[in-house]
Amino acid sequence: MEETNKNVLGDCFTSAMALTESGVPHVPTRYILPPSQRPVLSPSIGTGSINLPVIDLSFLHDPLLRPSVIHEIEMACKEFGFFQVTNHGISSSVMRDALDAATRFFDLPSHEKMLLVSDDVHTPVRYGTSINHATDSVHYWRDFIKHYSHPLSKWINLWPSNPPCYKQKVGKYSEATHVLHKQLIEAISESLGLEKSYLQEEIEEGSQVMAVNCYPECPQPGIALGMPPHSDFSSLTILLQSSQGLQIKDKNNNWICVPYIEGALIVQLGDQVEVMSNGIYRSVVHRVTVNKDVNRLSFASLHSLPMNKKISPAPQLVNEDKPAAYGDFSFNDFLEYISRNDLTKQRFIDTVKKNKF
Ligand SMILES: O=C(O)CCC(=O)C(=O)O
Ligand SMILES: [Fe+2]
Repeated sequence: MEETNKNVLGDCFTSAMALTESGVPHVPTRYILPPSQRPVLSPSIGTGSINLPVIDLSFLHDPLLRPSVIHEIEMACKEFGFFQVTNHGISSSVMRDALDAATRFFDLPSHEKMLLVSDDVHTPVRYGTSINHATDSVHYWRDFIKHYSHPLSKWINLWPSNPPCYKQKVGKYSEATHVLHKQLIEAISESLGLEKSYLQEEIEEGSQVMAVNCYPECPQPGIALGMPPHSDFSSLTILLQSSQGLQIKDKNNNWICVPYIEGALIVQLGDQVEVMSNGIYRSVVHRVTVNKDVNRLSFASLHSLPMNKKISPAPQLVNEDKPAAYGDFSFNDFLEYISRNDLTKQRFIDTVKKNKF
């Protein structure tokens, strides 16, 4: 065991899964967070008084009831930049199948997954961890596979061919989230007083990156995290989780645990919607805690405008009282930024605000 641990720990690429499998009793030093950044894991923290919004989307398709759903979405976006959705149109079997394919992928022997390893954020399919090897920053207890997912026919052949069901099962889920994203963006545009079709064309040609995350059991969950605080660069992120672990930051800077709701999906506002709304809505800062008992999986489907398309505040939301608060930036600008900087940035969007890109 000693020898195995040494090999795993000495490797320049650290897989959290390999560490868990090797049975390390303590997290290696580089995963230990400074005390001020450690999560409070007591189950009562953050779940007591705050009810996070859960929105039933079935009424979105009823012209009489749609306005009340749009209103719920507006309230949730203003208060949290976050909500969960039920009756979203993606069947539980499609979600279960995607999670099953991901489980099988992460269960593959390390050497097989390593064939897909890359630190280059431009690589269309890559396996890795959330660390930046170029810096001394803290490491996070997560392995992931990330791939471009839209248009599916362009990318699917590059996806993992093991397990053999991966392409079909994850492909189905990806397509379903693409459809759901379109409906959500329409509703969000409407909630801002914009045309339902605002950005629709760009979204149709936009990119979708699927981050499939695996947070293995961690021997010391109180001193490590699965992902550091950050907001997503996307327009929206649609998140499927296998169990609880996500926390979001509220307006008072408190961390709130997101409850696991069977069959529900999580919707998070990303930086692009913050820019488009000229700051009326804010992207949500979130992080991931780990635990001792279960291996947690999540699918974060990050939907964005086309790589080179600059996003800017909607002209209808800019006026003398509320001048444009952001410069224009594209997905490519974001990739450029994160390849040069530590990935533990909290909010890339603050850079866009300050530098106006
Ligand atoms: O695993 C989660 O719940 C969140 C993942 C996430 O934030 C991301 O992939 O950007
Ligand atoms: Fe995220």
